[in-house]
Amino acid sequence: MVRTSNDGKRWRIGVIDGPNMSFIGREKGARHHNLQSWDELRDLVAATGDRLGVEILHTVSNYEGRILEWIHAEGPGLDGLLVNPGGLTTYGEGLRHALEENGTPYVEVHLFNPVQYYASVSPHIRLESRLTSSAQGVVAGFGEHGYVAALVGLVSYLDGFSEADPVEETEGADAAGHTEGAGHAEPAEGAGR
Ligand SMILES: O=C1C[C@@](O)(C(=O)O)C[C@@H](O)[C@@H]1O
Repeated sequence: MVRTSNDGKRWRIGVIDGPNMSFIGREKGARHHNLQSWDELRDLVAATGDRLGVEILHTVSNYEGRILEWIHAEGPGLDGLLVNPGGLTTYGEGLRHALEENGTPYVEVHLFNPVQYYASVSPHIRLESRLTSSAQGVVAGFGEHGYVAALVGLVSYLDGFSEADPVEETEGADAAGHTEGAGHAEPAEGAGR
């Protein structure tokens, strides 16, 4: 199956793996995945992209500046992103900034659950991810399977938008399709939307 955006092109999904992700499979200590190498992860993501019918552009780097330059160069041509910030998770303000300014929805992905991990290694300092506040969603704790889950979620999300029925304008309806007295409740004044 080939999934397409409204203009008939396949969704183009960027996948970014940040610092230390290239070392995967060689690290000591608790492992939250079954990968022998980053190449295995790249192949898994590529195979999932093929099955979903989307185009994948996957990059890995231990250098923050290189990742930012990749976003500046490739970001405008992408429909969505998966981002595992790796070692940039807790201080990657430049990464968050670049992703937010690029404006493409992204899913933050982690092999393990960083909230659980940070609570155990750093109980007195509240560590948290810089990316979560502007991510469309977060998948963490499922090892390499999280990349599969994130891709399925992101592509379904993009599909949902391209397949959304346009609101038909009927006589007496406003641009959003609402008719006066048709029962839709306006939020109370001052209520957030
Ligand atoms: O480098 C990593 C890997 C990680 O992003 C993960 O995939 O689980 C989680 C981060 O906290 C850590 O710094």
